[in-house]
Amino acid sequence: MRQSSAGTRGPAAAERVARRPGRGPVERGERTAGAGRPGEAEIDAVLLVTFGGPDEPADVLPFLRNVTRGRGVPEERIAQVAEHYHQLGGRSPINDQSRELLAALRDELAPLPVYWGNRNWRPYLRDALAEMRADGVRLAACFIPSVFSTYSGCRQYRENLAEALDELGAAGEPAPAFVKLRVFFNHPGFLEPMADRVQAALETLPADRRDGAHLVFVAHSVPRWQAVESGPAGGAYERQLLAASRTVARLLAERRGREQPWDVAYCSRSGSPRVPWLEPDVGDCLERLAAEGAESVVIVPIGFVSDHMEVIQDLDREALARAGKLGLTAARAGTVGADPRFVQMIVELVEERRDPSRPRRALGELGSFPDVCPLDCCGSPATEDRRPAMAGLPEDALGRGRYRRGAAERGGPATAGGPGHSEDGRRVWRTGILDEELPDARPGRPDRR
Ligand SMILES: CC1=C(CCC(=O)O)c2cc3nc(cc4[nH]c(cc5[nH]c(cc1n2)c(C)c5CCC(=O)O)c(CCC(=O)O)c4C)C(CCC(=O)O)=C3C
Ligand SMILES: [Fe+2]
Repeated sequence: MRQSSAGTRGPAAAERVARRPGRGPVERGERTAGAGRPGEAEIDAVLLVTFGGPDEPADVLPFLRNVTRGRGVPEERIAQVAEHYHQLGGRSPINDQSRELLAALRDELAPLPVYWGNRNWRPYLRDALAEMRADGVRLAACFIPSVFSTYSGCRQYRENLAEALDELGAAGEPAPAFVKLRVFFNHPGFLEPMADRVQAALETLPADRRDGAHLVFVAHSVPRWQAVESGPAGGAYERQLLAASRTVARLLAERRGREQPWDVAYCSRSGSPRVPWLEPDVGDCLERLAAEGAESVVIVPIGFVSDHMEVIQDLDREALARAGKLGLTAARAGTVGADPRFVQMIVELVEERRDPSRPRRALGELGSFPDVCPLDCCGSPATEDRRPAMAGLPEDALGRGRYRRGAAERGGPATAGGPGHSEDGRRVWRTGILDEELPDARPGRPDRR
């Protein structure tokens, strides 16, 4: 079944765009190759770029082949993950969740058309691009719902866009240009709804288990090299995760009038066991907390925006079960999904690109992320040669040159990261590139301070 990704029904997108004030009609074929790139004020479409998932049992294996092609994921892991999808009836919830976000975005952004394409399943990015080209889109703003900067969450999607354009074939047709909206890990439109969800999860715990409950912020694990190379200067993945977690903990403390102790952990490790990935795994983190005397935890999937398969499998099925076995009272906080504040955030990210005088909201210490990824941003040390990537600098689209790999050189010892203690006894998060102080507040447990 062909799934249409065009905007609201009725007049063609080009006509709708033409009705907007200050814009001339956009006609198919108007722009020839090499014509001037439109400025960001002329963004005339939004493209929602998502991961994708199987819709029915027959999709599961071909989908997994798409995801893992060239990525060195062992066959046993693929079989195991296939089983996870089959336990959900062979259908991932992710496409429906993307459709819900898409519908909300179309409501808010109209008359700007919103298209949708997946990296790994139908509707594919190339289908969306074909439609955009037919509609005469000139400059699309891409929203990628990955919370943090890293190869898997940023450059890989940008490479997929380049591949999709390539598959379409130039054939003399003008193709749209792309910009990527900035990462939103510290935007209030993401963090405020997250804080609400943590509070709601906390309130499901028995009253006497709330004040001491430990928050465990969870993001997708990635190979250590990805974390080292992430962002413009390296180390962005963990730095952003820590900053976002700290801000949610602070927002929650403002609401409740007291601080919760918190930690960060990772889920969904795959790949060869010989390759170091970010640690600790959420299960190991729960074990440590139980051993340290914690009684209750709230698991916060801060690295995900919807309750998709990995959240259900790794957090609801595995982590909550592990917590139960360890005698911990546990709840899992929800994801932002299509929360109106999150949808409004996306609208705001589009507006700030069309009008640079608009405020760029961000909470916490890191500030708003640059609009355009520098050449070595979220590099892929799996290959030293740059692959073509769209929605970045024009040089990136050419795919020429090699990564500097500067961050890898600064990477320090190849330890897996994790909480530890500095020489003066502070609790710190160590990864070889980060040495961040962690909060040690354990309300009601002065013995542990
Ligand atoms: C950072 C990150 C995000 C968050 C950012 C973002 O959202 O983009 C994310 C999201 C997701 N990952 C997903 C699914 C999978 N990820 C896999 C494999 C991998 N993910 C990785 C990283 C990430 N993944 C990595 C480093 C691998 C190893 C292979 C490789 O280097 O590429 C595999 C293969 C089997 C396995 O290895 O587990 C599957 C099936 C789904 C869809 C869930 C559904 O269907 O509901 C979603 C949203
Ligand atoms: Fe993944």
